[in-house]
Amino acid sequence: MILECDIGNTRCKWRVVDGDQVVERGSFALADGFENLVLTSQPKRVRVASVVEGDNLAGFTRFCAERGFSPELAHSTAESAGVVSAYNEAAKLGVDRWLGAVAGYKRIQGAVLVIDAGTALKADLVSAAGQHLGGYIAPGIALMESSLLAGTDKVRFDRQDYTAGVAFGCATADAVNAGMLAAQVGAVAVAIEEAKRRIPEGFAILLTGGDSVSIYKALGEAHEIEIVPELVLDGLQWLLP
Ligand SMILES: Nc1ncnc2c1ncn2[C@@H]1O[C@H](COP(=O)(O)OP(=O)(O)OP(=O)(O)O)[C@@H](O)[C@H]1O
Ligand SMILES: CC(C)(CO)[C@@H](O)C(=O)NCCC(=O)O
Ligand SMILES: [K+]
Repeated sequence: MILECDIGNTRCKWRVVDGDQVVERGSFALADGFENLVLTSQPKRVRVASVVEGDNLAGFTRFCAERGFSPELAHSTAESAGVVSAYNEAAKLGVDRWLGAVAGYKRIQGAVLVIDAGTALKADLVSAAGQHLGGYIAPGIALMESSLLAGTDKVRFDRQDYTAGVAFGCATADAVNAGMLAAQVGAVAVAIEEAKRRIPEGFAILLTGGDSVSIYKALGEAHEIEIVPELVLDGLQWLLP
């Protein structure tokens, strides 16, 4: 059994796999600490994707030390499992993006646009031949929210579950929530247009990350999109076989 962790900038998503079976899974806010990762199974290996480092990984390091785990950390490389990085400095590409691109390409076995809507909104395009063609990094909903709060005096609001979608708001909270969602959906729509320009023959679109459902609903039915909640975790098997 293998414990797999996807440590993002705000949340940790984890699961324990036994072959292709998922034995258990969970997620928690990093701020709440790794004591929230309660295992009932007894994995022998630990595979990790982390976009945080240093002090922010101290809780994870302690978690592993207490259980005698020697975690294996995934890294972005120039080539993995048939996918070639677009970055000249391949190690600088966020490992979550690289795992998503590799897992997406393996899943589709063809051209794929991977959208990861987390703390940051990411897009990455891979051609049918496995060439990564680059992508986008933009603030996600949570970062838009904190920047609006930090940069204004009077934009005060409670975050909502986006049930109102992108309809114009008639009060601050409604206007902000719709506006933040519109910014995400707009970036995704432009990513799809840019991907069409690069790969006119077509490509699959995969959506992952904590805000994928809100974005999926607001995008409407113009695009055929598959939500794959654990795409980053799925990539670990290819980078750390
Ligand atoms: N149970 C939850 N608690 C908090 N946020 C949630 C929850 N479920 C979904 N979300 C949404 O998920 C977003 C975080 O997504 P995700 O976990 O993919 O981010 P992350 O991996 O920390 O970020 P990144 O990969 O960009 O560093 C939050 O902005 C929030 O809107
Ligand atoms: C963009 C984030 C923060 C999203 O998690 C991560 O992929 C990252 O730290 N990337 C490094 C910069 C880059 O990908 O070019
Ligand atoms: K992530």
